[in-house]
Amino acid sequence: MSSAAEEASLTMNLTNIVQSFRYWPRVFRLLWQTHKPYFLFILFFNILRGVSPVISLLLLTTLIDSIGASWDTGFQTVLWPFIWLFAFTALNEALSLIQSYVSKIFETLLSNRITILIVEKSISLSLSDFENSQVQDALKRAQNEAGHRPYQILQQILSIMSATITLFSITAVLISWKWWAAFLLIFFPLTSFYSFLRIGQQEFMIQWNRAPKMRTTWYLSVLLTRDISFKEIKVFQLGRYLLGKYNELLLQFFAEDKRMIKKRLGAGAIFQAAQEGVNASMFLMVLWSAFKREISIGQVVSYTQAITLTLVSSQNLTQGILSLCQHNLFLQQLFAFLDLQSSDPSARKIGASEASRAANAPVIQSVEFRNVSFRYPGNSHPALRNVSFTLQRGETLAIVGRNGSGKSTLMKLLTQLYDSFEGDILINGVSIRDMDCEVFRRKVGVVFQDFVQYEMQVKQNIGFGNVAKMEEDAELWKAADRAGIAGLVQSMPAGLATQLGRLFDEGQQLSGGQWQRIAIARAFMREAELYVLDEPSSMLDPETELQVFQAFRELVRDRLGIFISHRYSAIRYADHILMMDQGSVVEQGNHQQLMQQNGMYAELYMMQANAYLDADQERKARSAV
Ligand SMILES: Nc1ncnc2c1ncn2[C@@H]1O[C@H](COP(=O)(O)OP(=O)(O)OP(=O)(O)O)[C@@H](O)[C@H]1O
Repeated sequence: MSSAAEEASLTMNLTNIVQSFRYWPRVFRLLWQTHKPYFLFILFFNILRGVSPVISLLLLTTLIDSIGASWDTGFQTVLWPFIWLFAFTALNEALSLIQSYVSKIFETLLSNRITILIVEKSISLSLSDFENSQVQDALKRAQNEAGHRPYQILQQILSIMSATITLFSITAVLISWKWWAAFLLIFFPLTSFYSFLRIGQQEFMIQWNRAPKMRTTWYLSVLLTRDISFKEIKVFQLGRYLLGKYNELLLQFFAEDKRMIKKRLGAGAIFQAAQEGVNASMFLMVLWSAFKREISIGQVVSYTQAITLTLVSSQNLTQGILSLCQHNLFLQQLFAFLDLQSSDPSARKIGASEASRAANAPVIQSVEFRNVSFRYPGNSHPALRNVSFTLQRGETLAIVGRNGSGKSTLMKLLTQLYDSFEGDILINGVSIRDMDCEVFRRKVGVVFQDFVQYEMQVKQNIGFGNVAKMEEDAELWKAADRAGIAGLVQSMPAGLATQLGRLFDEGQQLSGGQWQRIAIARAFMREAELYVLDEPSSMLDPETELQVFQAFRELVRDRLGIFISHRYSAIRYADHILMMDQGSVVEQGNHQQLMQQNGMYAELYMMQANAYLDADQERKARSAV
């Protein structure tokens, strides 16, 4: 939807108000599914709460009128109405205590349920959805506001329900006195409807437009409070600058909120004053009727309370309907996010059961890229152009090229993080688009360039490569050994149970290279058929790098291995090398073939080799002096 069309759909005009009620069946399903007994309980007590004011009023009138009668019949005439009135009040109090307990619990359950729905939706999205700032705004809106709205809708409906019951029952008392007074008191608060509708609309639009800025404040606060950015912020002395930006946004939000609070208060004061005027005039009329002996003292109490109750209930009703309209708009944000169509290929499942899907998947024998081109959403230039190559089982492929030449993109397409490429990727000759994505992914072990440092135990950091075997220590040690970190883990205070990172208690912080080896162990934990490693040795010392590549070669002996690297010392041993430049494969072959071609590969290889040779000659010259 375009942003103008989206904004038009968010205006609180009559059509949109009516349309916004289309979500109600879903809201009620959500409430019902959260906890059926609590939901029914809350409904029942709100009906009771609606009729309780009129019962109290009737009991009070009986009590007051019984005072006169008691002068002839004795004090017991007053006693029973008195007992009934206070027993009913006590019952009411007790029920409202129970109700507030049930409501709180129900609200927590509902909020948990909505949070889980939002997170479930988030993990079902594709990477390109996730990288879309509009999707991120929609997520922020859903998280920010919409989470608690369904409960507020319930509250609002219940208070409308009880206000309506009160209004109708109390109006019956007033109609017996003056019907037109009842009519005036019911409809007077409605005069404020339009002004408050506009204010509600403005408040909503402020919140709606705020989502991108809210994400900026969230990001700034992460930068200012997390250890990943702390060192740079300290040394570049960025704290004040970032805090200033953060504060600027908070002040903007504050100014907007303050303006709206003032507006609401101003409109409220005008209508309140007018309402007090109506209230006072009605009171005066009741007193006048009493003065002319048209009504009893009990009726004076009854009518004056009925006037106040009618006005308050009618006002609650008006405000309740207004709030509902506003909640509906926010609710639209929740369902808009939950209804997002995910373009994630993992939704593509072939076969009936999980087991049959896995069993029917053949072992990966070959990977072929056939004229693959790809452009990131929103980018004008393609990241890959007509890439073609084939890799057979038992072979390793190294991808090399300058920064931004498309190496990581190629990996992301192979692991099905993006689906919208041209050409085809074939696994055993079958298009990847026709394959069961989840089953395929289970056959792949991967290390991303920006791998995750899980602030969890070593066991989880490695075991996430194969969750099914996370409890099998022997498997974890095997993976750690392959990645050359078994010795390091053994030396840790709690071995595999050692907490990593600094975020939680007793966390053990690792060096960049050690974290990278943990990520490699995670990939090696999986008995994959295809290993894909993106710059797995960028932070490793030469000795460890050699060890890791030896383990890698050993591991992929009868599987397929693809790795990206800028280290030509590692690349030269690959069976097949792709040289990439500006999204295209400009050279391919093995090391000898590419050196013979004397093209870009040979140039970059020699550049790196010469740097070492120069350093070596310098060292020799120095030692000769
Ligand atoms: N998520 C993304 N969204 C949009 N454009 C992207 C994204 N990731 C990469 N690009 C663009 O795609 C091109 C190729 O990037 P890619 O990460 O594949 O390069 P690379 O060869 O792996 O680089 P490096 O050696 O620096 O890791 C670059 O121009 C980059 O700006």
